[in-house]
Order: sequence, then C-alpha cells, then structure tokens
Amino acid sequence: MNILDKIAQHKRKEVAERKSLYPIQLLEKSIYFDSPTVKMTDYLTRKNASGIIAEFKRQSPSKGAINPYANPEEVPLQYMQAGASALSVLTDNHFFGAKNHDLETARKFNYCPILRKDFMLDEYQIVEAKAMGADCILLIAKMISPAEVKHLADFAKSLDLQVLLEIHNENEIKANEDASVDLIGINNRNLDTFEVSIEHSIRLAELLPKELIKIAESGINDPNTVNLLKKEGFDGFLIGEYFMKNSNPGEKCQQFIKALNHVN
Ligand SMILES: O=C(O)c1ccccc1NCC(=O)[C@H](O)[C@H](O)COP(=O)(O)O
Repeated sequence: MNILDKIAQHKRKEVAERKSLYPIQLLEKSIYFDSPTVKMTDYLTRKNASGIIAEFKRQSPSKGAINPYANPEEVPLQYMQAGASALSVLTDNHFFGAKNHDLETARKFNYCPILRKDFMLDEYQIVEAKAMGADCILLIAKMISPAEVKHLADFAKSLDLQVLLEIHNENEIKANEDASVDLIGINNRNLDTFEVSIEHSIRLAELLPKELIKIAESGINDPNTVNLLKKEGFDGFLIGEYFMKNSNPGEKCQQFIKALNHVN
C-alpha cells in the first residue's frame, strides 16, 4: 500500500469519529463560519509578491520529525513578517504531527490567506476547514476521483473557500479539466518514492492552461529554483521542510526571500 492509500484509510476512520463527536451544526457556530475569506490568488499575484507559501509542518512521512515543538503563535507570524505571500498549515496529526489548534492559532495572528493542508475526502473536512478559519483547501487528484474533485471543489466554493488542486501527472491534468479550481499545484515529490524532481514539474506546467495560477510544491530549498520556476510560469512556491528544519524557521524564510530578491 502506498503512503496516500495509508493516509486515506486512516483519514476515513478519523473523519467518521470526528463527525460523531463534533456534528456539523457545532462547527457552523464557529466565528469564522460566516466570515469572508481572503483570496490566495490575489496575494500570490499582487505586485512584488514573493509567491512563497510558507508551511507550518512538524513532521512528515518522508522525513520523520522536523520541528515537533514549533510554536504556532510565532512561526506563521514570523513567516509573514519575512515576506511570505501566504501560509500553509498541516492539520493532520497521525502522519504529520499537527496539534489540534495549529491552524486556528495561526489564524488568530495573521490576516493573510491560509491553506488547510490535509487530505480531503469528505465534505465534512471542508466545513471543518472553514470553521478553523482557513481560506483555501487542498484536493489531491491522486486520492480522489475526478467526480469527487469536482464535487468537493464546488462545495468548497459554496463556503467561499478557494481550491488548490494537486496533480502529479498528465493524466490527472486531463481527467480534471472540468473541475472549477482556483490554483493548480504540481508536486515535485513523487509520493511513491519520495524523490523530488523540479524538471518533472516544469514539463507538466507546459501542459497547463496559461491563465491558471500555478504552484510548485515540495522539496524547494534554493532561491535560484524559485527564480527558475517563476520564469517557467509558476506563481506560488510551497515550502515547508527547508524552513521548518531550522531552529528559527522565520529567519530562514527571511534569508530565503531576501536572496530571492537579490537574484532577481
Ligand atoms: O512531505 C511528505 O513526506 C509527504 C508525504 C506524503 C504526502 C504528502 C507529503 N507532503 C505534503 C506536502 O505536500 C508538503 O508538505 C509541501 O508540499 C511542502 O513540501 P516540503 O517543502 O518538501 O516540506
């Protein structure tokens, strides 16, 4: 069984438990539920945007512990002060070590767009995302059928959330042409082997419609890579481990963004 199948299996059980503990009517009472969201697409495309989507990530299946005791009050705020365009916060506990309120905590201290980084299989998780204060959700084409992508994307839109669709290959691009999503992410990391290939993403990006907002995800650790990807038409760059493995992720992010501006 590959890692996404393992995650999906676990996630279905988890979601069923949470549905019985926290019914949707309870989530709808959150102060964020009826609040307007901020648009990830606007923040990534505005003038002089760094395009960096800085991720709060405590551990991962590919790397194990990265920064398990990181402070969600401090790190996301430091990322934004460093010049990141948006935040991504992992909310999966079992595989990624997220604590219960990491995203809500990040929300309290930041007005920027926040991506709920999780493995979405069910409408319930999208309601949760809205109740936590997220602005954008991730759908992974490898995990769900094109019909489910379409359905969950439409449902997210009905809650004023933007949708980032992650794809890994050409077939997934073609199969999901009809889905109404806001951003397309190409994952540089092959989730079967955990190998990272920037070239693979560049090749796939050529197959995407020009007008779509394109995000390069995973394994980015060099400002020159971001500059190259910008030239290839990417607008956003999702970076987690490279920042988080440092004792001061905000400072690492600041150095990265400064170097980015210099190289430009
Ligand atoms: O990071 C993993 O090991 C991983 C394994 C299985 C599914 C997803 C995984 N990562 C989620 C992500 O997409 C990354 O957290 C994100 O793109 C940032 O990547 P990185 O900069 O390499 O931390």
